[in-house]
Amino acid sequence: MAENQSSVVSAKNLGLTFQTNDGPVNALTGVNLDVRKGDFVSFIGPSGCGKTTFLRVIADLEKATEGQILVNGTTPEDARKNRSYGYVFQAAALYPWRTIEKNIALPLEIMGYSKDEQKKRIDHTLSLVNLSGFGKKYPWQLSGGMQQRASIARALAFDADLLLMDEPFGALDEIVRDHLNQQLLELWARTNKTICFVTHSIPEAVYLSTKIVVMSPRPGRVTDIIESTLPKERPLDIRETPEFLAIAHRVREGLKAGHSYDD
Ligand SMILES: Nc1ncnc2c1ncn2[C@@H]1O[C@H](COP(=O)(O)OP(=O)(O)OP(=O)(O)O)[C@@H](O)[C@H]1O
Repeated sequence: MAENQSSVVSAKNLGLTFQTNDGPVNALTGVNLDVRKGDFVSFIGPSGCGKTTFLRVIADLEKATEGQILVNGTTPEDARKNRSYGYVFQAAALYPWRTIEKNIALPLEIMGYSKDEQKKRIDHTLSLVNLSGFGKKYPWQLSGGMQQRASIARALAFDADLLLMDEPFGALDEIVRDHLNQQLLELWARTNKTICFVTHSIPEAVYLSTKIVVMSPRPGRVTDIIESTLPKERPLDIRETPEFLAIAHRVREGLKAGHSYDD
């Protein structure tokens, strides 16, 4: 299908129901979404609306039970086997007994890259996340923000075009988060990656994204998809402009519409 060729992720009527001991849990239903090359897509919605589940379906860590999904025009399984994406988790998830460069090297070692190639990729990805010179440190010697940047470097080591990020900055204080948001935008602009990013924060979603996917729970579904009108170049004070506030308002309205206050 021509439509899917330029789509990095294409979901049609996607649903996922978990079978649990307490009965079926309908985590996602009727999700239709097209993520294009170079998009920065944020997924925002309350706890339990299926944001992580959707990312895990893209990554082939969960299987959809309804509908269709293509990643880089192939099944998620083939995309995973082709190393089509890097995945950044909520916590940095670095091995404490390995240095930063050894943490980045681990998946490259498993894949059989030569020592020279590993070093080249480690140096390159460390510089992309502004951590050059920190490769020999252990995770505990770095701040939380630096650890999260190291885990982004690890996800970039394969040079996959698609980066899946599950609330990577959720545990960091606001100033550090602002700084990392700026750095992530710079990295995205420089590398032309496609990014799918889960967040709970309206300002973060609006600041980062070209497209904002608003979700609601029970069962998780998409209630609004907002194409951002903000320019690609975004200084932090863009967050005070009327255009930014108007998008934030629309996200908030979408969240309110899908929210039940009885829970
Ligand atoms: N392996 C699983 N087995 C059963 N139910 C699951 C499983 N994984 C997720 N769920 C359920 O699916 C729903 C969606 O979960 P998911 O983690 O995707 O939500 P989320 O939007 O990412 O939430 P949060 O913002 O809290 O991370 C929840 O009701 C959750 O309890």
